[in-house]
Amino acid sequence: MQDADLSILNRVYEIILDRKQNYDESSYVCKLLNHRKGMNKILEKVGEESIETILAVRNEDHKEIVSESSDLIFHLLVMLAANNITLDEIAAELSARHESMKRD
Ligand SMILES: N=c1c2ncn([C@@H]3O[C@H](COP(=O)(O)OP(=O)(O)OP(=O)(O)O)[C@@H](O)[C@H]3O)c2ncn1[C@@H]1O[C@H](COP(=O)(O)O)[C@@H](O)[C@H]1O
Repeated sequence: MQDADLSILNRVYEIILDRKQNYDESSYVCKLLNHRKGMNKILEKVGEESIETILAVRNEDHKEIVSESSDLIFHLLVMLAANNITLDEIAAELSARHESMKRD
């Protein structure tokens, strides 16, 4: 496996944006973005993956926590892209909070 770092978040987000523009029948992201339930389907998945993450933590199952957290973050990326919210906006918000809350 190639070295993994957080730039994967940007790479996956870019693919999701591409899926918004170019429909592909075999794409899971396209299925979510074009689901008959609309945004509700994406929100359902975010809720479901949140609960599965909580259960994995409750069960103290390290592997499951990593897996379910990844599902949750992926579906959050889909939710953000579907609402035209960029990762730069999230980074700016976290950065501003960090600046205003730091103590040293
Ligand atoms: N990271 C992911 C990723 N993580 C999870 N999943 C899919 O998320 C789905 C939901 O997981 P579940 O366990 O809830 O499966 P399910 O019971 O079939 O869910 P339902 O949709 O039926 O509710 C599964 O089908 C997984 O394959 C993902 N699908 C795509 N990606 C990324 O998105 C990119 C684009 O994907 P495609 O649009 O499919 O090409 C990929 O290259 C990946 O980088």
